Formats: sequence, C-alpha cells, structure tokens
Amino acid sequence: MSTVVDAPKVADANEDANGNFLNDKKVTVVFVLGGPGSGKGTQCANIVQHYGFTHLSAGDLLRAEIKSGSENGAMIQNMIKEGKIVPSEVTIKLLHKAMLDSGNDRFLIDGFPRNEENRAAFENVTKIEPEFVLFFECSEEEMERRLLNRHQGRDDDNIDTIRKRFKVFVESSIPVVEHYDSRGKVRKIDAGRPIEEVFNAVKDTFSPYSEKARY
Ligand SMILES: Nc1ncnc2c1ncn2[C@@H]1O[C@H](COP(=O)(O)OP(=O)(O)OP(=O)(O)O)[C@@H](O)[C@H]1O
Ligand SMILES: Nc1ccn([C@@H]2O[C@H](COP(=O)(O)O)[C@@H](O)[C@H]2O)c(=O)n1
Ligand SMILES: [Mg+2]
Repeated sequence: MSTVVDAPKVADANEDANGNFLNDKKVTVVFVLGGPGSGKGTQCANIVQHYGFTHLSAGDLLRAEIKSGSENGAMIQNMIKEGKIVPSEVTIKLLHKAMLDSGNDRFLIDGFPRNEENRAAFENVTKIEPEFVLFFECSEEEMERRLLNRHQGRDDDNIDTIRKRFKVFVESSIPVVEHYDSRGKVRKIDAGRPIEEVFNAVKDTFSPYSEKARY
C-alpha cells in the first residue's frame, strides 16, 4: 500500500500526550493491524514477553464468546466463517471488559479496529487514543501460505474464507490504517521475513518502553 509511510518513533513514551485513562489509571494502547496471517499473534506473544503488555486479540475474544455459549455465539460463528466483521457493539464490549479485568496499564490490541465502525466504537466507549499502530505488511501469497499451514482447527483457515478475509481487509481495514497514517501514528513493519527478523524490527518501535517482565 503506497500511502503508508514509515513514521518517526514515539519521542517519549512516558509523556502522556493523549491523556488516556481507564478507570482513573493512565494506560498505553497499541493497535496491531495487518492482513490475515501476517503474524500479528506471533509477534504479540514476543512483545508480551519483553515489554509486559497484555495481549488482547479481538478474534480470540470472539472465538471464546462462541465457546462460552453466549446468545451471540451463532451469529459470531457465522460471521467468522464468512470472513465478515462482527458488529462493533459486540466486540467493543468484550475488549473493554478484558481491559478492565486485566489490571495492566499496557495493552496490545490485535486485529482491532478492523473497520471504521470498530474505530469509532472504541473511541466513543473508551475515549482512548492509541499510542501508535503497529502495521504488519505482507504479501497475500505469503499470508495464504501461512494460513493454510497453520493447522489450528480454525473454521476460517480454508481457501474460500481466506479469500473473503483478504477482500474485507483491503476494503475495510486498510482505510483504518490510512486514517492513523494521516495522523503520523503508523509504524510499518515488513512482515514477510522470518519471525526473528520481524521481531527485531518490532523491537525498534518499542524502544521507548522499558523492558518489563511478562505481565
Ligand atoms: N514471519 C513469519 N514467517 C513464517 N511464518 C510465520 C511468521 N509469522 C507467523 N508465522 C506463522 O504463520 C501463521 C499465522 O501467524 P499468526 O497466527 O501470528 O497470524 P495473524 O496475523 O495473527 O493471523 P490472523 O489474522 O488469522 O489471526 C502461524 O502458523 C505462524 O506460526
Ligand atoms: N475486530 C474484529 C476482529 C475479528 N473479527 C472476526 O474474527 C475473525 C478472525 O479474526 P483474527 O484476527 O483472529 O484473524 C475475522 O475474520 C472476523 O470475522 C471481527 O469481526 N472483528
Ligand atoms: Mg491472530
């Protein structure tokens, strides 16, 4: 995507430029975006180990909601199978509760906001602005290869749904990345490389944050 440019690093993560609070506690939120299979979950696990963030994957929260027997379970399951984006009111409720329950003050929010509706819902409900957006850029060929080799039993890791997810990503999620890019908040990472190399690049974007034990 040509409109996304490398932005400067956060000058000083200890400066509270945004004034973000969750229940009176100052918090830092980083959104982690990228196409399906770009490696968001893999890299978030590494970031958690080094920088003490709590990793909240919107997709994982939605899958847990299906398993919980929630009244929204069938609807969520159908949306995921079709590669569609679940209504924001459902996802924001799960995310907000998980943030409040965690007790941490650093959050990696993975796979959210996925569209403009998600973004507006997060802003309206939490009043929190992300510190920055980590954006994993990867070719569709490579992402498709990774997803077809993931073998985690996900309903949406089949070629028909993968193609639908790619389309939704381009049409609905890229505009969100562009929104944050126009505000200088996007940290673009070449995610087509081996996992360790990608993490080295990720570490550069987290350098303003002190190393902190896993939360
Ligand atoms: N840099 C990489 N090189 C090769 N394989 C990778 C790399 N990063 C992740 N993988 C593998 O690709 C698959 C998808 O990775 P991961 O689950 O982290 O992606 P994701 O962006 O979270 O995907 P989704 O949006 O579907 O949740 C996994 O099997 C993972 O082990
Ligand atoms: N904000 C979101 C995030 C995810 N979904 C649905 O879950 C599917 C899987 O998401 P992953 O991040 O785990 O790949 C996704 O394709 C959507 O159907 C959502 O609706 N809203
Ligand atoms: Mg994931």
